[in-house]
Amino acid sequence: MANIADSYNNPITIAVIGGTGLQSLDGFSHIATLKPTTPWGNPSSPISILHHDSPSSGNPIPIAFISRHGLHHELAPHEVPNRANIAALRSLGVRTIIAFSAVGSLQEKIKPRDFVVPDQVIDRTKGIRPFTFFEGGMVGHVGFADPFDPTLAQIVTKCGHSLEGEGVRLHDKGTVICMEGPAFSTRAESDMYRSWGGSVVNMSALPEAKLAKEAEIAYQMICMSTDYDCWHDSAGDVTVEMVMGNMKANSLNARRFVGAVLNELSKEEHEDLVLAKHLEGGMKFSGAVTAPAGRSEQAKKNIGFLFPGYFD
Ligand SMILES: CSC[C@H]1O[C@H](OP(=O)(O)O)[C@H](O)[C@@H]1O
Ligand SMILES: Nc1ncnc2[nH]cnc12
Repeated sequence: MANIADSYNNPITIAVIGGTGLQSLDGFSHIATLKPTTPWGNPSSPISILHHDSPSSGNPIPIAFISRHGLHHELAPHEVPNRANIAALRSLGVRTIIAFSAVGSLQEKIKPRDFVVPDQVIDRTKGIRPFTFFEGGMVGHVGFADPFDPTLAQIVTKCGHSLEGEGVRLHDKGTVICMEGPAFSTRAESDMYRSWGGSVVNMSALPEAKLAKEAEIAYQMICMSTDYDCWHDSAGDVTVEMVMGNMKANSLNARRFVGAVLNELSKEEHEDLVLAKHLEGGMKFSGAVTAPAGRSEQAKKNIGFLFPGYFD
C-alpha cells in the first residue's frame, strides 16, 4: 500500500461529508490523513485527502472527506461535532461542501433509492446540539432563507440527471425535515411532516447546513431515500436494516453521483463558485453585530480560527 502522508500543504477547496453507509469514498487516490483540531474540538473522523483527476485539466484536485458519524458509525446524530467538522474543513481551505444523507421519504413519488437534492429544510432538532459559531461575546446573524447553495444545487442536479437511466432517479427540489432522533418518528409526527409539505426526513441536515452558511461555505446536501418512514400503508415502518440495506444496494450509484459532481466542480469555469466568492466577507460586513468593545477574548480567538484577520 502506498504511504499515506499526515500533512498536506496545498489548500483544499472541496469537501465531501459522508453519512450513513457512505463512510469512505472509493475510487480516488488516498494521499493524506489529517487530524486537525479546532476551538470546538476534533472532527467526527480523521480527514482523508483524496486526489481526484480532473477530467478537464488532467490535474489532480484534492478532496477532503469526513465521515459524519465516525469511521465506524459510533456517533449518534446529536453527538456529531458539527462545529469542529465545519471549522476544520474551512481551516484547510474548503469553501464548497457536498454532504450526503440517507433519508426517509415522506412522499409516495420519492421511492426508496431515489435521490433528492433538497432546497429547503425545516428544523425539528430540539436545541441540544451546538448550532452556532457566533456566541460567547461575538454575535452574528446569517441569512438562512436558502439553506442550500442554489448555484451549487444547479450543478448537482445537472450531474444527477446525467446519470438518469442508469439506475439513478432524481428529484431536484425538496424540503428536508431534520428531526432530533435518534429514535425514528412516531406515525403522528410522520403524518404531520407530510401535512407540512416535507419531502424527506433525516437527522443530519442541521446544524450542519447552518454552520456551513456561517462559515461562508457553499453547501449542498444530496439525499438518498432509504424507506417510507412510518406513514406508508404497505411499505412497513422504517428500520435500521431497511436504511442500511437500501444504502448498500445503491451505494455504487451514490458514489457515481458524487464522482460526477466532483468531475464537474473541478472544471475551471466553476472556480469562483467552488471558492464561494459569492459568500466571501458576508459575516464580516453584514453578519456580525458585536462592536469591538463588546467582544470577548475567547470569542475573538474562536472566530479568528474560522476567519483569520476578519475581526482584528
Ligand atoms: C441509520 S438511520 C438514521 C440516520 O441515517 C441518516 O444519517 P445521515 O444523514 O448521516 O446519512 C439520518 O440522518 C440518521 O442520522
Ligand atoms: N425515516 C427516517 N427518519 C429519519 N432519518 C432517516 N434516515 C433514513 N431514514 C430515516
